[in-house]
Amino acid sequence: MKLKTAVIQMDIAFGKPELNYTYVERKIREVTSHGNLDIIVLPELWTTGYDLTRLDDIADNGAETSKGLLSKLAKEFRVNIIGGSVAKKTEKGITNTMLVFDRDGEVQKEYSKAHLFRLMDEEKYLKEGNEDGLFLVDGEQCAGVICYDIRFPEWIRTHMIKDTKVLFVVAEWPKPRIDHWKTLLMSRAIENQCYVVACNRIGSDPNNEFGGKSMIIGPWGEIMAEGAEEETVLFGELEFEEVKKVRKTIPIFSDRRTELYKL
Ligand SMILES: O=C(O)CCC(=O)C(=O)O
Repeated sequence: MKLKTAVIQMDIAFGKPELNYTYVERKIREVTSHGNLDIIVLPELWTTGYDLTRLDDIADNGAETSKGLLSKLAKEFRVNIIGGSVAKKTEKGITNTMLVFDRDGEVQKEYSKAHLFRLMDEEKYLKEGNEDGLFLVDGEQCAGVICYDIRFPEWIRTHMIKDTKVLFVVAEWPKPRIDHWKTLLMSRAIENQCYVVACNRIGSDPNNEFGGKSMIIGPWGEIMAEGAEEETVLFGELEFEEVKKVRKTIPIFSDRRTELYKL
């Protein structure tokens, strides 16, 4: 089974959810018009950007508005949507939450960023998540994490030991550390022998410039598609059989010596 995937690398209007909703809807209509797509991926915090000090006003209550839009589009185009993440207002605080939809427009997963990024003050405004990012796409095991989460290989591995075939990463990764982004994504793909489908934003906000370079990486570590620093859509086909082949050639999962690993 091959899943045709589109990664929407976009700019985000700072603190202006309405503009971002309109843009994302237009973009999804545009990419789906190119032919049959199986998966669409959006970046981190695409409704608000990093306008953290105004989140009380602009975060999405229960993520309901974002869910309504993405569910409608997933159903209309019969496509799975890894809906980046949005600032979700809950009774306990605001979370940075990934929304995943299946082809019927049903929510398959809500994953809240587990590792908050202090360098960008996330811990002052957001509540961290405590649940895993595992979900199924068309019946296959996948996982999703958010930005800074990729610096924690043990967190990613926790997901990968479940025979997970694809790691989706959504991000607003700043340009000054874009080399780390690329190296970390490549490493996560090679060490876990999985596809890595990573969506970063471009553009800037009052505090940061973002680096783009969204990527689709194969389970052998090969770069299948890579964005530049401009608005673009990356396309790639994910083939689960490839993951099985690589894992058979170098069987790292069964060669692990967990009795030696003291974490
Ligand atoms: O780890 C990094 O360098 C970037 C992380 C980040 O920007 C984030 O998690 O929002």
